[in-house]
Amino acid sequence: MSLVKLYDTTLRDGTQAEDISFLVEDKIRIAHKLDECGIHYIEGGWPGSNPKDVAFFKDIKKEKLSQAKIAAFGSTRRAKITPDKDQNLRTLVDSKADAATIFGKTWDFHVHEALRIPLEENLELIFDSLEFLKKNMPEVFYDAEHFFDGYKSNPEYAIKTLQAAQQAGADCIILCDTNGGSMPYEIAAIVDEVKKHIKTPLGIHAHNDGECAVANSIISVQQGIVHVQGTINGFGERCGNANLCSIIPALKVKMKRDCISDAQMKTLRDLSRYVYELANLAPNKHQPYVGNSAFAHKGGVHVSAIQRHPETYEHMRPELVGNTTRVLVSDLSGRANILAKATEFNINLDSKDPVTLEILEDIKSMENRGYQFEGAEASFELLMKRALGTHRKFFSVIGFRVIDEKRTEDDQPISEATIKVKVGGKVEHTASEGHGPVNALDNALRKALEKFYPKLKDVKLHDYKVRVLPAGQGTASSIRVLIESGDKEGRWGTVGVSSNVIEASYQALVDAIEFKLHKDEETAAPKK
Ligand SMILES: CC(=O)SCCNC(=O)CCNC(=O)[C@H](O)C(C)(C)COP(=O)(O)OP(=O)(O)OC[C@H]1O[C@@H](n2cnc3c(N)ncnc32)[C@H](O)[C@@H]1OP(=O)(O)O
Ligand SMILES: CC(=O)C(=O)O
Repeated sequence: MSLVKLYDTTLRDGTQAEDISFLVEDKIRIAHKLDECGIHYIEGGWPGSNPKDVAFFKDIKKEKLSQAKIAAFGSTRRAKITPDKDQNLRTLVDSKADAATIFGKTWDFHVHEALRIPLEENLELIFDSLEFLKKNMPEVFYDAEHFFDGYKSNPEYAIKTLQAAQQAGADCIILCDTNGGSMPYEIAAIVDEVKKHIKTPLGIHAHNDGECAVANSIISVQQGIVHVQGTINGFGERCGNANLCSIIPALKVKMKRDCISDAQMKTLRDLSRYVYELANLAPNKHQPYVGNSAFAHKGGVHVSAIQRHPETYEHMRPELVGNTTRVLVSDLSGRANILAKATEFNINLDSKDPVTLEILEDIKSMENRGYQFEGAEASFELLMKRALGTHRKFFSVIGFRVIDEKRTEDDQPISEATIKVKVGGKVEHTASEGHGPVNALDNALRKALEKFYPKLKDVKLHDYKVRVLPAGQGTASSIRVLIESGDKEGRWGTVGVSSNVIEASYQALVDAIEFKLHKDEETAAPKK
């Protein structure tokens, strides 16, 4: 079977998504990652659109890519002008990219309404724009915009537009589901029809408005398409483009089609997170294949079974895309979840040990009060240690006081916390200010303890989330605080629950510090 060529448009169509914009430097960094991952073509932008995209094509020339080709994007020429005079086509040639991709109109409705020219004239636009580019660029792709809607409206005309592109010598004709509303069964039938008229290699560019972009891309490959366009994480105009992070494993693992190497596919999760990071967006944890939850098991029945054989509840091995199996602990847990978690923390538990059942009951009762241990695995580890009697008390808090004061109507409020702690018989009393009462308490607690445990200076508070729990049995007007802390080696989550937000925050802060102290002690003296 022939190689399926992957064409990434994260840097062009991806940036047409609301909230997504990349600096030129970001685009260059992403291009390197895409190249390392084995993506064959990287569409860097539309040089006729803005100076940033022009700069990208200039700067990428100075970079050494191992295999990827760079494509510049644009449209067919404007009406009433020859291609050599068309500014947009000239900028494509000036970009000195390895390939040019232009979109043109397929749908008669668009020719009438958007271009406002006769149907015949649009065929000339397509033909002579591509003919001009073929003479001036190493490789030329034609994106048949709105192909599927155009075909549904006027199949004869839609095919004529593709024939114009074929005649002009396009190296690949890409059928676009621009409005993203086509269904897989329509795509399959229409691609079959196109193959009767067009011999040029075909590609697919699918949008996700009907949530079928990945399915539409996959079915196109099954129908003989050899070039797939998409973006990392499915970023793109409106609801996004076909997600390459899902298409690649589907092609390789499910369809046994060659596109990138096994080693390159193992970098997919990292690539996904890298692009989220540069887009300044939190990764979608529920994203298929590469998300944190993609192979996370919560139900007790699931956990018990995956430990006997992972395929019972996993559609493929997560390691193939650089992901891992995770076990979550919640009130849906059974003993298998607790045992799996214990193994993760190097704690020896026996399923028949009464301590296992005790931990399970504790968790269920705490969850009923509003605790949640997903995302608070450090608090969970401390809970296990307490049940096993291996928890060490590094300090105790004798008491604290938090004051919030607003002196005049125009002043910002001032928060101050005082705290008294006891460490090995010594009492330390400190005060600290902060941006808000929780920050003041965090500062005061750490200030008091750093004298005894200097490594606490490395701890940073990365995230703080407060959730007012829905009133209900056992949780009426409770507040749950989730804190993410970190040091140079890693990050950990802790949780606190109370009807008082300061108390809930205090519990999570104390757990965060205790976890750090336990972790450092265990690293200094690893278990034999
Ligand atoms: C399906 C897609 O995703 S295509 C990519 C869409 N992406 C973008 O539009 C982002 C980048 N775009 C831009 O920066 C600007 O739109 C530009 C610079 C390209 C053009 O800007 P402007 O000249 O101001 O035109 P505008 O944005 O209003 O677009 C409408 C014009 O494009 C023309 N046009 C639209 N599609 C095509 C086409 N396939 N071939 C030729 N001309 C086209 C229209 O006829 C209209 O021309 P007119 O104003 O002379 O009647
Ligand atoms: C070309 C393109 O981006 C589209 O048709 O959606």
